[in-house]
Formats: sequence, structure tokens, C-alpha cells
Amino acid sequence: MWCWRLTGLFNVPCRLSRSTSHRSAWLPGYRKIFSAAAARWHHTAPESLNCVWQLHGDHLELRYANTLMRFDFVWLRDHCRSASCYNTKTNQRSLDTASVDLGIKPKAVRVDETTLFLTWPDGHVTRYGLEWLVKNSYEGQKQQVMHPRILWNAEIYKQSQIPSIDCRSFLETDEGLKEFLQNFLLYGIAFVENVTPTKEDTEILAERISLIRETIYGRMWYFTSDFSRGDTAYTKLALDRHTDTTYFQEPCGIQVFHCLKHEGTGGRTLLVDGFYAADQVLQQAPDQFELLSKVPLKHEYVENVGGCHNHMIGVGPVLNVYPWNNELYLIRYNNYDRAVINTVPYDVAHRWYTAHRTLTTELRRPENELWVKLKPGKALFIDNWRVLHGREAFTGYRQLCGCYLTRDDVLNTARLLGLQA
Ligand SMILES: C[N+](C)(C)CCCC[C@H](N)C(=O)O
Ligand SMILES: O=C(O)CCC(=O)C(=O)O
Ligand SMILES: [Fe+2]
Repeated sequence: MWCWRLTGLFNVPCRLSRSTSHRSAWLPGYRKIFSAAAARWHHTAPESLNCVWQLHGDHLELRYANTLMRFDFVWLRDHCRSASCYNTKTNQRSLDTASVDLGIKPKAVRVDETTLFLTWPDGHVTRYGLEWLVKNSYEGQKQQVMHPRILWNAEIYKQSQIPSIDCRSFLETDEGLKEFLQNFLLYGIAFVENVTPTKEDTEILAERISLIRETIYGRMWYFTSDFSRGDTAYTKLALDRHTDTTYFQEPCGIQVFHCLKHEGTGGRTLLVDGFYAADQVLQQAPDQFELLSKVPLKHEYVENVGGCHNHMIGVGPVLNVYPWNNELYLIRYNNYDRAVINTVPYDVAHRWYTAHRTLTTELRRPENELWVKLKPGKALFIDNWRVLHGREAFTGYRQLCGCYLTRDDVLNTARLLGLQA
């Protein structure tokens, strides 16, 4: 499996395994530090280079498992897992962090093969497993991806021949559900087949993996081209690729679509991996990627049709990345619902339009477009934080049902099944 990482705004993402790629980046510098300070480094055992450490004025430096880590002393006191500091039954901290002296420094440090021991001025002893430190340190985190993913264009997606999961296996077995969720996490889309084409059966599917997110559109919704709501979705017109609910402070995490009926032509669904396109931007123009991840934008939904009156505003950049490793986690892209740009001065606005054009060009490449015709019985789950959807214009009567899901609850289900989410 490819492990795609956005290693840094000004780096090209790589497909190398995580340890090799990062180590090569810092090893020369590290060697220098290491040899200059060699006399003061402490080893686990004289013959072992497994773990070495050094106490500095304001931090502890530790090298273990090819990771050079630096820990703040308050951090080390704060994360103490001793019985008086941490409740392992609830997995909650009991220590009052505000009671820790900000100038605290360990009075003794010792390391054996597996554990770091710190004795604090008041005599309290903190123990850390070295493996735990690697996993939980900033330096360790930087080398990890939060969400393993496979970025795709139409060819890659088709080549991987991801099967749809049978409805019964999805509903009745953990293996079926897990396979579905693994596909969903990796690709941002997944299908369930042999679903009874009703709103009620679609609801049962949704509830198998998450809480349903009720919105201004309701809990489970039906929609046709009756313009019952003041939005283009409720017409027969084509809809260009977009993500939904960009005008929420937290856009809906997942969208479920199930076509219950279509007597007519057209109406195919378009799917585009927004992260694949963003990754192309990162490679071609990292400064444009950065701008798209920094400029805050407003999206807005103003509705005054029939009895429906709504005014929603959501603020956030087009690309949302974790600042410590630059990994993308959310794309907000909806040119219909984007509001007036008044959050940046004119020159930044112009640079933003250039960057938006680069991203749009990638999103519109025909080779990135996956077209599917939704049919009764086949439900589609879309990661609305990653994969854009659109539709072709259509004729005739077409009825879609579906709902939005809360992202936290989908990821919760995935983690409980042992998946990294
Ligand atoms: C899915 N459903 C028909 C209920 C709502 C459609 C919302 C459409 C809106 N322009 C957006 O992109 O958020
Ligand atoms: O009609 C469709 O296939 C999708 C319309 C749409 O974008 C939506 O409902 O969010
Ligand atoms: Fe939509």
C-alpha cells in the first residue's frame, strides 16, 4: 500500500516508508550534534547505543529507535502515568497541570533497556516506556500519518477494483463492516449493494456506522427536482464538483446517497478525489498550496423559499492541514456557495485566485473524474471532507435519499474495529 504523506510545504511528498525518508533528512545534522556532545551523552549500557540521553537546561534530549526527541520538563511532569497522576480506568489525567512549577527540572534521570525514570524535586517518580515516548513525542508524531490513504484518479480507483460490500454482510458481520470502513478510509468512497431501495433501509445502513447528523435539510432526506428548497440540488441542472455544507463551521463529515428512482436520462454522479488534486498542487506549486491552506474564506447559504428561511456562514480555508505534519484532513470547495471574499487584501486575493485556478484545473482533469450511475439498491458513502461530488443534468423523475453522518462517530466505529482512523 502507498503511504502518501505531505512532508512539508516546501517538500515533495514521498512514497518512501516513514523512517527512511525522515531519517535521511536530519541524519547529517544529528551526527554533528551527537559527536560534539558525545562526552556528555549517557548510554543505557556501555556497549549499547540503543538509547542515549542528555539533560539540558530546559529540556531532556533522548535518542531511541532512530528518533532524536526533545522533551520539555513540564511536559514530562504533566504526562506522568503514575497512579496519582493518571487514572488508567478512565484514561484521564488526575494531575492538576496548573499546580506544576513551570521551572521544574528532574533531580535524577535514569534509563534502562525499556524505560526512562525521572525523579522530581519533591521525590515523585515518573516512568515512561521508551516505545511510548517514540510514539507520543512531537518528533515521532511528525513522522506518522494520522490517516493512511490511497490518493486516486479514475484509473487508479478502477484498477484497484474495490468491491461493493453486500448489505447483509455490512449489517450482520464485523468483517463486512470492517472491510467497508477500510475501503472508505483509504479511498474516501465506498458502496453497499443489495440494499432495499427505501429511505428506512438506507437509515438502517447509516446507523450501523454512525449517528446521523441532522441538519437544516432534516435527518434522512429525500430530494427530487421540485425546487422545494432554495438550492440547485433540487433542480434537474448539472452540478459541478463540490463538497457540501461548506457554509457550516464544521462541514458534514460523510454524505450518504441512495438513488431510489430514476426514469429518464443523464443524472450520473461525478466523484473526484480532492486530496489527489491538492497533492498535485503541492508538487507543482507548494506556495499556492500553502496559500490555499492559510487564507480564510467564508461560505454562505441564504435560503428564502416557501417556508424555509436559513442563513448559514462557515469560515475556513480551502485546504485544511495538520500544522505539525502538513497532512491534509479537509477540503472545502464549493464555488456555488463561496461567499464574498473580504478576509484578505486585494493582492492576496489575486494570489488566492491564481492558486484556486491551479487547484480547479487539477480537479477538472478528465482523468481525475470517476463517473458512476447510482441505481436503486446501491448506496454510496462519500467522505465529504475529501471527495468532491457533482452530477450530470438529467431528464425525468429522479429521487435520491440519504443523510449526513458525523465524522467523529464514523471514525469511532472504525477505531473500535481496530482500524487506524
Ligand atoms: C443533500 N441535500 C440535497 C440534502 C442538500 C444539498 C445541499 C446543497 C448545498 N448547495 C451544499 O452544497 O451544501
Ligand atoms: O443530485 C445529485 O446527484 C447530487 C446533488 C448534490 O450535490 C447534493 O445533493 O448534495
Ligand atoms: Fe452536493
